[in-house]
Amino acid sequence: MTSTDSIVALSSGRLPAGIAVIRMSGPQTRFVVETIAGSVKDRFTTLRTLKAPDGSTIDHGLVLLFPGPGSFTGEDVAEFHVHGSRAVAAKVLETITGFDGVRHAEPGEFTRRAFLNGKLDLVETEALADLVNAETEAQRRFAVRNAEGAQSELYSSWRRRLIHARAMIEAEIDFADEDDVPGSVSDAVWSDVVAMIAEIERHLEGFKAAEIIRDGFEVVILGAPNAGKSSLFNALARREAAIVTDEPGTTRDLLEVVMDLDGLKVRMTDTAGLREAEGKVESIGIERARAKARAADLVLLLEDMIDPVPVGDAPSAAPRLRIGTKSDIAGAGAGDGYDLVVSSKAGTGLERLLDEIAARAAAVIGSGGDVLPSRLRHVDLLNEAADFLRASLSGLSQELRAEELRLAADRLGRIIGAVDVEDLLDVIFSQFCIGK
Ligand SMILES: Nc1nc2c(ncn2[C@@H]2O[C@H](COP(=O)(O)OP(=O)(O)OP(=O)(O)O)[C@@H](O)[C@H]2O)c(=O)[nH]1
Ligand SMILES: [K+]
Ligand SMILES: [Mg+2]
Repeated sequence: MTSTDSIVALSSGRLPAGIAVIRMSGPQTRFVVETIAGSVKDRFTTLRTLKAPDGSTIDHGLVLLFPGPGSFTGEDVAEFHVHGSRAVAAKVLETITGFDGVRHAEPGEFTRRAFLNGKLDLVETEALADLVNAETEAQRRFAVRNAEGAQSELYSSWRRRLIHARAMIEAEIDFADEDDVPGSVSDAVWSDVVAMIAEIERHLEGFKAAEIIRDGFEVVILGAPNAGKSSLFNALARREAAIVTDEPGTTRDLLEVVMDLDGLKVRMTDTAGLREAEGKVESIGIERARAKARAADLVLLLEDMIDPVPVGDAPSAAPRLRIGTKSDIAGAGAGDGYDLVVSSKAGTGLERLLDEIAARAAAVIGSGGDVLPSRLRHVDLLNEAADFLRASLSGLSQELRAEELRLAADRLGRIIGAVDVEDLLDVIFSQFCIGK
């Protein structure tokens, strides 16, 4: 695909900054570079005076020209590294868009051109969006592997196996009358399909881990009124995020903080104390606490060791830690039967608790060595592929069974964008900011 128009955008972050990077792609790129910066050696950094077409100086900066197809988009690409003020960036953009056939880029348009020119497949494109948006070390590690193609390679290899399998079955159909095609060929094909179904099922189990890496490990603090939930929440968040008073029923609504624990995103929620509430507001708050706990990855069940109040049936099947609170005023021996004891007031036990949360989150996401499905889109298509594979095992004729293999391979192709995905592109590229 060759575009007839060229695009330009500020590709670096918010201004003012030390340096602004303005990127351009498309057929007018070389002409624009030569007009405003003079000729430069391809792929080398050159310090130049940038001049507007009327001869006035815009700025001094570094200029880089990557001729297509060996560039990010596959087209001629240039970068201008200029002083990072709003005025300089605006003047460079205004000058470049002043050329015929050059316009501002849409969000994600550089990456979209890279995809359309075959520089990236769809899964790699999604991984690049994840990499650009990564906030934690675990998100970065996960995204960078997929951007390098680990996930794409898995789906491509399954697809290649299916294309091969189908070719074998079709050959058998064509030569069915001849004696020299051994029946064991199709036996081998069908046992490979059985193996592949198991591989896909195992891979699908990893989606939960991918979701936790992306959205965070959900920790919900539960307990009776005045158990010390908000005090612990504030101590762990290291700020006064929640109101603390000695009145039971102080917290009514859910309050969330997002933390980075050892490179993992963790969402911690403070909740209303569980009891038979009298007021309307409090009982809604308690219902929200129960609902939140049902979706938790870990529940911290708090109990005041001075005045333990059982909270009745646990509203969640999630793993839990029983935590005794107010250890600064509880007597010796009060901590028996708890997983951990803490004092939010004295700050004791907090480090151990954070370590325990981080260890549990790390255990759920695994070693990081596995390739995981990173989007619900992948999960849906993998489930469809697995369904076709299961159907292929019980098809009525070899022809119908081969057709199921074709449909399964098609679904894998849709994940990586190897077959018709026009309808998906707007969704996927809208995840990017302008300039990427
Ligand atoms: N001595 C001592 N007091 C504490 C500690 N943690 C909390 N408290 C006190 O216990 C009372 C209740 O604390 P909160 O943090 O509001 O308890 P809560 O569980 O959020 O209460 P509700 O939101 O009403 O359900 C307050 O008076 C706190 O100061 C602690 O570690 N040591
Ligand atoms: K309280
Ligand atoms: Mg509270």
